[in-house]
Amino acid sequence: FAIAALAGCSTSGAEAEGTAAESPYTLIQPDSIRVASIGDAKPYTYTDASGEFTGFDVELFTDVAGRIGIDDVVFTGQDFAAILPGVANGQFDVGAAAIGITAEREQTVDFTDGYLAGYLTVLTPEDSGVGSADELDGRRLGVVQGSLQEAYAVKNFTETDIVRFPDNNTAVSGMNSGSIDAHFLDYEAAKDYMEQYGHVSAADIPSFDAPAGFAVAKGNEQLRDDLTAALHEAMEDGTWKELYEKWFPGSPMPDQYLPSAEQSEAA
Ligand SMILES: NC(=O)CC[C@H](NC[C@@]1(O)OC[C@@H](O)[C@@H](O)[C@@H]1O)C(=O)O
Repeated sequence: FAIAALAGCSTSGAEAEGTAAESPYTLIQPDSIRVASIGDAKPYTYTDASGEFTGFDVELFTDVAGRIGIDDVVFTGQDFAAILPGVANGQFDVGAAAIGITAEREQTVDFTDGYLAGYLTVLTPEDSGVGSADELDGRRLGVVQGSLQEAYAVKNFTETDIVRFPDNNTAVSGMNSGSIDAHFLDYEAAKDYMEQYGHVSAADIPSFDAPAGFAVAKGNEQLRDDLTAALHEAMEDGTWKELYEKWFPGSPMPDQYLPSAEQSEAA
């Protein structure tokens, strides 16, 4: 019986259609996109109570992937420092986690156009005595390994002990237990911890020259270009604005990602 069954088996039409040859993109699995992200950068990217990934970057990427015909998007949490290497070595198709586009990072991966420009924030307990970036001298400052905050702190806070963490949660729990005096992270994520613990901002440093982009492996130009085109569609039809207002209510809205009709002439 077994031999007859084997003889009868054949590749179903659907499987044949799903071969890599069909997809214009070099994906790990045709018709699905595997995304490396981080679980604790709320409201950019984070895992909610049911363990599902959600947030501004997650919903924007999922929308953009849908526009290029891929509805199966699988997010996996990584330490931030592992994201770009994971994309470069083909472990993931895309990196999405408020990742600022820099020339240095473009040596490792390619990026879509930017989709979010904002601030880097020094988060600190209200009674820490760190009232501004100048008062970081001699203090201990947390950064997420591999982040722009790490690079900025190394360059600018030369009298500060810089302590590297794999992610925001370990840094903030370190700060709450007094092992560091402040943590240096993205503005909207800082706001979330302020609401949770009553911490304050000692400094908000603009990072408009490194807007966040979606990272793809070098050589995957078609995927990168099509994601960029879909991103601009999402900006032009107001999807970007709707998601921004949903996830960053009350925050100043960068002008350059709005529908062109709504952009101020000055831009
Ligand atoms: N998820 C993270 O920890 C990312 C930290 C950090 N994000 C910086 C940034 O991309 O955040 C979103 C916007 O504010 C960008 O202007 C900013 O450069 C980085 O790219 O290194």
